[in-house]
Amino acid sequence: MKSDTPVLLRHFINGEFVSSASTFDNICPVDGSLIAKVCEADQATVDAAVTAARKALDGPWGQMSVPQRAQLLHKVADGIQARFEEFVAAEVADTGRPVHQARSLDIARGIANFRSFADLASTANTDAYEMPTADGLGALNYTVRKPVGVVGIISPWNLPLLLFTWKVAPALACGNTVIAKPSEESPSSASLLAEVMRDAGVPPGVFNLIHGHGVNSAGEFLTRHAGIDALTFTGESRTGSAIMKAVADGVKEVSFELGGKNAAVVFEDADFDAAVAGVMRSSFTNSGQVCLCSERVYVHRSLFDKFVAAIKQKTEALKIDFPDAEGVDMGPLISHGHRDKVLSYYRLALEEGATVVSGGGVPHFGDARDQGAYVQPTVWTGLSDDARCTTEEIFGPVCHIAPFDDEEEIIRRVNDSKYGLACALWTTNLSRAHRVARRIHVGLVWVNTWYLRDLRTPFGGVKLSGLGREGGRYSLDFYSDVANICVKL
Ligand SMILES: NC(=O)c1ccc[n+]([C@@H]2O[C@H](COP(=O)([O-])OP(=O)(O)OC[C@H]3O[C@@H](n4cnc5c(N)ncnc54)[C@H](O)[C@@H]3O)[C@@H](O)[C@H]2O)c1
Ligand SMILES: N/C(=C\C=C\C=O)C(=O)O
Repeated sequence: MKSDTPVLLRHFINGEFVSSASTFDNICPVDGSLIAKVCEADQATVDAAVTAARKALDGPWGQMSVPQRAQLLHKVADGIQARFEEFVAAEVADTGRPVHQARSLDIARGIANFRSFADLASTANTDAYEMPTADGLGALNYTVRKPVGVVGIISPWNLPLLLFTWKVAPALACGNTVIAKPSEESPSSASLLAEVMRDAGVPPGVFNLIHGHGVNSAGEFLTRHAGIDALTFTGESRTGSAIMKAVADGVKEVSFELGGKNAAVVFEDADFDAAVAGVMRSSFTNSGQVCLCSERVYVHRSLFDKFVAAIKQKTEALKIDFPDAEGVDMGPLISHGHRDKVLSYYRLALEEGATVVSGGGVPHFGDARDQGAYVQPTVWTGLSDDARCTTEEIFGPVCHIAPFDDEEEIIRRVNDSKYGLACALWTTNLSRAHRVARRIHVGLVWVNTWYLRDLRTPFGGVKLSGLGREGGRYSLDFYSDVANICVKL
């Protein structure tokens, strides 16, 4: 989308928008146009943000009661609601996603995240234990939750506002102050959120926003900063590993939501049409740029040919279009750089012996979209379980479909991965569903659905997919320190 005079996206530190000397371009992945210039935080900028966050802990924020904080978070949610279409426009400009997705998922969840953690903080209980003592008078133990302190937040570009607020909301609900860095690929909605925070009356220094890249930029300056007390990160597994090293000397607590190579399993007794529709969603939603997407699809041999034919037909019917086009199913990838990565796997798949059932290249539109970062949704068969395309996270609109014969075999094959984030099982035999679900080594299993979310549940992965859990009281456990107080009666 053309922008005559690109805006300048600035940092938000101590309640003020501040610039920095260097900037980088924010490019629209629909047509390659310049959306904005974005300030790049240097070490001094990050220092200033950490100082402001530390100071705010000792100010009115630190004295605020839980109900007062919760009320403020609801005001932030109200503020996002009041500027809903601006947030939609910001998210769509940065990512090229369908407008209907930005409305129904991204911005809606930004509001829900603030509301759910405001309510959770207000209603969460703590523990108490009465204990007998030798003198017969007993003692009372009770736990209290205290803020961790200054929390560093680093988020990815694939669901920008959703994943940014999924960390900011509980961190603030627990009484912390934050320095939050969105991805360099998707800075716009976070910048709008800073305005909403200011207008809602969040005290200066409580929420600080810094823009920039990772290595040798804002991200790394933040993770290495002695002044943060904890670091929460969502992004690639290898980045998580680098961040773990960066915080190790300070023994800082980390929460990691990382990569995945998730499986969908269609058993012979599945509702066929539901499974086809579900696998289409879990393969191509958000152009496959969701950590929960199914890049590995396993179908019982008895259904395999029919299932592949059905997926082929539906994939070729997907409407790949501008974000605001009527009935659009899929937009571009986030950037030309990411498109190059996905296309390198499209080429690799051929070298590894894939049969291309559908897609495998770049669509030609004959309009501005040819300057965007579009790729064809792609379906493969014929690859081995140990091919790079069936073991490495591609993070694009692609899935590989393989046949299987029995339950024991498929449990072994699904678990044979260095990742362990999510899995979707399609079967009408619910005994089988419960039996298999608990044997899949992941953090999240969906049965006869995909990406259905209750925000009270634990969210996270095992192995290279992450450390810790977010959601409900699991977030409270990360964003607060629990102390036990024992009183002799
Ligand atoms: N498990 C989950 O909940 C979840 C959710 C969304 C995305 N993801 C994963 O995120 C990845 C896609 O997102 P991405 O490309 O933005 O990931 P990424 O790791 O490249 O970047 C994520 C964020 O980390 C920053 N960063 C990069 N290197 C850094 C470093 N050395 N130190 C500090 N900060 C650094 C980036 O600037 C960005 O803000 C995929 O692997 C996807 O699976 C996981
Ligand atoms: N954390 C969540 C989604 C993660 C999506 C990954 O791309 C959520 O829905 O809360």
